[in-house]
Amino acid sequence: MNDMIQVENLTKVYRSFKGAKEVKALDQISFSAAPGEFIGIMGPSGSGKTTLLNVLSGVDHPSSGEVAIAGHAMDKLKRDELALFRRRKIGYVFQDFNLLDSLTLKENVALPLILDRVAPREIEQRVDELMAFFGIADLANKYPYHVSGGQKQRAAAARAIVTNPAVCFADEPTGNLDSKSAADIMEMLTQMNEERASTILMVTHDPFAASYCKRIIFIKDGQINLQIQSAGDRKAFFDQILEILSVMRGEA
Ligand SMILES: Nc1ncnc2c1ncn2[C@@H]1O[C@H](COP(=O)(O)OP(=O)(O)OP(=O)(O)O)[C@@H](O)[C@H]1O
Repeated sequence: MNDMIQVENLTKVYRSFKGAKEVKALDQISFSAAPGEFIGIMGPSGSGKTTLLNVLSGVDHPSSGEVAIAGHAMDKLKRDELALFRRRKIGYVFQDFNLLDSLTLKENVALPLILDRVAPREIEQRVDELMAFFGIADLANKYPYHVSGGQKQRAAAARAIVTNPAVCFADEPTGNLDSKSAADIMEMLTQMNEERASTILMVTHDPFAASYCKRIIFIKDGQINLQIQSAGDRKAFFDQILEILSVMRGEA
């Protein structure tokens, strides 16, 4: 099968007002991801990770270069098509969960399907199945402020994949969690990747979270600095990530 994510010579320049200096946040980035990959994006603060995620998910436009998700060139989509594409083909897990407080966990998970006018019976079936998969079936009728951060993130992950998206982007998904909940959600993302063949691209500062990925792309100054692949031993991968981060910090 073709690549799920294809990125070619991606460049993003932020131009500030009134002639202030421009910032090249992404500088000729190229890489691809096969279906079912679990990729981590790491790099120092300001290296362009969030910009990359925003451009890949269609939140922002590149200055030049191309992005294709599931074979669809993002810059060829009209505004309405892009909105629909993002709703159906892209899932997003945020650091701060982004659940609606006025809706129950079940309603939050169902929301993308309700917006897409999917038949109620199908919504019920898909949401129940995913809530069971993420171990939050018994919290279906609770509101976000009544559950823990880890449980909120499970609901957010369920919502991200309820439309069966081509790619799930995660932006620091463990950033607001204690270490036990962080491990928990990384186990869930791994299960999502392995059992449901979800393609995941996750930005993280956290070497522990990153150690669950199968490949890590390190970015520095808007460019790909290095890529490493896990050999399957998470502890060994964690040590390798720590070593690279310490070398990168030394070079900075
Ligand atoms: N809207 C913007 N306008 C101007 N410059 C921006 C804008 N957004 C980001 N930048 C700049 O682009 C560069 C990359 O920023 P980005 O937020 O992508 O980095 P990051 O790796 O995600 O950082 P962090 O780890 O701190 O979140 C930085 O120099 C940043 O100051």
